[in-house]
Amino acid sequence: MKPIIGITPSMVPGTEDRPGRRISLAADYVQAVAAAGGTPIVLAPVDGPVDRLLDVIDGLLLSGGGDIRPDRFGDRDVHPTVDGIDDLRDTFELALVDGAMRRGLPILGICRGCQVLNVALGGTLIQDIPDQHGTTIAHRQSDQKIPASEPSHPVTAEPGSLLDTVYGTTELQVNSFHHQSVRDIAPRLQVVGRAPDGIIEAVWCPDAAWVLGLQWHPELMFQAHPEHLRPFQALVAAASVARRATAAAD
Ligand SMILES: N[C@@H](CCC(=O)NCCCC(=O)O)C(=O)O
Repeated sequence: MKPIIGITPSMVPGTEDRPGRRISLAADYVQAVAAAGGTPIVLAPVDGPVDRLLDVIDGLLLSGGGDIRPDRFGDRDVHPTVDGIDDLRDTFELALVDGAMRRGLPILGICRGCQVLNVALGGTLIQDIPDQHGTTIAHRQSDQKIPASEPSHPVTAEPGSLLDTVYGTTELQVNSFHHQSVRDIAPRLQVVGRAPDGIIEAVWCPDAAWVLGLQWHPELMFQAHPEHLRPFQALVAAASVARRATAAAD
């Protein structure tokens, strides 16, 4: 039976004629999970307990999107470039990570999702890379009109790390659509990938079953560069183990 992978969507503002916020999720995430052998479902953000959602999934995929409210990671000041904050999504995803970690569910965090993972476990973020870190790397490749399926910079993986194991190499080429990144790594996480400018591009949790955060978007690359399906295949494989363990315990 294909493991069920819960995917968190974005919340986007309504329009003048339809003012209510909308749930939004790029189909690329769904296609990547399905291509990897999983059953994708979208987890509608709710302001309340997430236990019933965690009961029905075998793995969690935290998707990309807007910035996390800085006071979630202890920053009183909000950088002027911070954008796309949605308090419901922040609360929802932080609760999902807490519950999934308690249950030992596999987690893959992509871009914002990598940052949510770090904040949920007690880490902090660089609120604006160009202003607070400084770099010659285009971490927002859309500014350079580079197609989303194509890489814009390299990432070096820690040899022997989960990232190295997943991709089968320590030298990756990735795309990039972010202006924030992990600043102080959470106590339970370790850095397993960096860009040439030192920006943290991948994290993992060594004391969890399978938890990986990636700052790039493999769901946008795997059709053109098949190696980028591997994170989803590894998530689905880990979720299959989680499902069998749950079935055995029932
Ligand atoms: N807001 C954060 C994370 C950026 C991010 O997730 N980008 C993906 C945008 C496309 C999408 O909505 O999936 C940052 O800017 O660092």
